[in-house]
Amino acid sequence: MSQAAGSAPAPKKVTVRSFAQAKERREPLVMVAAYDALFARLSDEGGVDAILVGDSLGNVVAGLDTTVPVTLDQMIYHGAAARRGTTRALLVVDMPFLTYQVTTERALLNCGRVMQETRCDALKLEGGSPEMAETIRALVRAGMPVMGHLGFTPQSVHTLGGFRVQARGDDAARQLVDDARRLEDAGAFSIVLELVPADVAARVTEAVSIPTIGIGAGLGCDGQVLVLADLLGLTDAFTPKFLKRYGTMAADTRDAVRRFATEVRARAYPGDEHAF
Ligand SMILES: Nc1nc(=O)c2c([nH]1)NC[C@@H]1CN(c3ccc(C(=O)N[C@@H](CCC(=O)O)C(=O)O)cc3)CN21
Ligand SMILES: CC(C)C(=O)C(=O)O
Ligand SMILES: [Mg+2]
Repeated sequence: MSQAAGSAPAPKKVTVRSFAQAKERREPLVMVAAYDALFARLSDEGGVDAILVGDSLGNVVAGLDTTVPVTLDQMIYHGAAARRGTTRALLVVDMPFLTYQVTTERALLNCGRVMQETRCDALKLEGGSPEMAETIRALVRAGMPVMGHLGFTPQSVHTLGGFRVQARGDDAARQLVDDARRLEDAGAFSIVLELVPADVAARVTEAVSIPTIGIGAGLGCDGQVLVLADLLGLTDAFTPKFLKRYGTMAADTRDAVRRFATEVRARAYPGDEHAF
C-alpha cells in the first residue's frame, strides 16, 4: 500500500495470527487492562499489542473487593467504550462470572452478545477444566477467538481461599501443564498465567505452542500483562509483589486537585486569560 510522503508507516493491526507469530519469533507480547476510550487510546498510542477490558474494572472502577459481582452489561458498556479508543491493539474482553460456566449454549449466546455489541476481537475465559475446554472449542468453532486464564483465577477467589499463588508443588504444576495443553487443544489462541511460580510458568510456556501472558508469573512467559491503573501508580493501596509502578498518578492527581482547590479558594482561578 502507498504511504503519504513524510508520514510514519501505519502500524499493522494486531490479530490472533500475529499473536502466534510473536511466540514463534520470541518477541514478547505486551498487554494492559483498560476500561474506557480514554485509556484504551493512550495505551494503543503507547504501542501495546493487546488491550484487555478486564473484569478487574470491578475493583478499579466500581470499588468492589472482588470481580465476582461484575455483570455482562457492565462488561459490554466498557468493552464498547474501549473499542472506540482502540485502533491497532487486539481488543480482548473478559467474560464475567457465571456468564460462561453454566452451559456451553449460554456461553455461546453471552459471548456472541459481547462480540456483537462491543465489536471486540476476542474474549477471555477463566479455567481449564474439561468442561471449560469443551465450551472454548464450541466458541472457537462459532468464530469467537478465546484467550484462556489459568493459575489464580479471580472469579474463583472464594473457592481458592483468597488471593494466593497457585500451582506450588509438583502435582499442582503438572495439573497446570495439563490444563494449558487442554486449552490449546480446544483452540484457545493464548493463555494468561496469573500468580504462578516463575519456574512453573516457564514449564507451561514450553509445553504449549500458543503464547502465555504472565501476571505475577515471572520472565519465562511469552508476554506480560498489568492493569493499566496499577502500572500508572493510580491504585496506591494495591501492593502485590509482582506489581511495578511506572508512574505516580495517584499522588499527581491528589496534588493537581489540591492546587485547583487552593486557587479557587484564593480566587486565583480563573485568571483573566480563562474568562470570556
Ligand atoms: N487493580 C487490580 N489489579 C489486578 O492485577 C487485579 C485486580 N485489580 N482485580 C482482579 C485481579 C485480582 N488480582 C490480585 C489480587 C490480589 C493479589 C495479592 O494479594 N497477591 C499477593 C499474593 C500472596 C501470596 O500468595 O504469596 C502478592 O503479594 O502478590 C494478587 C492479584 C489481580 N487482578
Ligand atoms: C489481570 C488481568 C489478566 C485480568 O483478568 C483483569 O484485568 O481482569
Ligand atoms: Mg479478569
